[in-house]
Amino acid sequence: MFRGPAGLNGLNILTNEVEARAWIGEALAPTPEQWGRLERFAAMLVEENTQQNLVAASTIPTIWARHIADSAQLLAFDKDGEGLWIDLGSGPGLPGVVVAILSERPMLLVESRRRRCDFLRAVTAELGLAHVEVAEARLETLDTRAAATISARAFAPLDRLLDLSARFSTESTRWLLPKGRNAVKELALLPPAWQTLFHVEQSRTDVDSQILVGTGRIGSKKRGKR
Ligand SMILES: C[S@@+](CC[C@H](N)C(=O)[O-])C[C@H]1O[C@@H](n2cnc3c(N)ncnc32)[C@H](O)[C@@H]1O
Repeated sequence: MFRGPAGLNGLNILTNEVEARAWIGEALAPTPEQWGRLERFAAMLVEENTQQNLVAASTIPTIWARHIADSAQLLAFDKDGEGLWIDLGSGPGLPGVVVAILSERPMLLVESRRRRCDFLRAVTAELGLAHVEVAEARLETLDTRAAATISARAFAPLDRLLDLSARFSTESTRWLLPKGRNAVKELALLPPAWQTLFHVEQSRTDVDSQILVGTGRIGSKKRGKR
């Protein structure tokens, strides 16, 4: 069914809205209620994007491929996960809100900008996502909590992202970090003890993009220890 170009490991890339929706249906089998919430979230995002700059306007015509499926694909790397999922720099809820629609995982959306948090609160209220908490704060000021999963899309360079979020990680934390074209380069710049936690997965939505998937605790960089 999916005829897009082949990426890493021969994985076919989703190239249009029809394929993006079909892949979500096939891989994640949303219930009718979840489909409805995805549709409503997409509509709210399009509407709010006329009020504040949430996603590039050029990506709106392909919102299902570029944002909804791009976010949803992270769940496929954490199928059996449970416990707190923290989404760093969530912006309009990408990937956090999409994941929260498709799973029961308790979700903490960390976002420092008030208007974006207003949107996140409006979305979670409208969609009835009681398992989602919005933290309107800079990550640096947030109380430490153990995260079962940490995601971050377009949040910060990898080294800084890990520095800022290390204290939320445990030996079993799952890291899901879409990193675009620079995934391999950014990984190579990490201290060796951190590099070993990660491997590279092909993004379903962009032949040139990759996702860093990892498991484990990020320890002190200075001591070079895990
Ligand atoms: C480029 S946007 C990406 C948003 C979303 N993850 C996406 O992929 O569309 C980065 C977001 O991180 C937020 N942010 C940046 N630094 C932050 C920090 N230290 N703590 C919390 N949020 C932060 C910004 O306000 C912004 O909404």
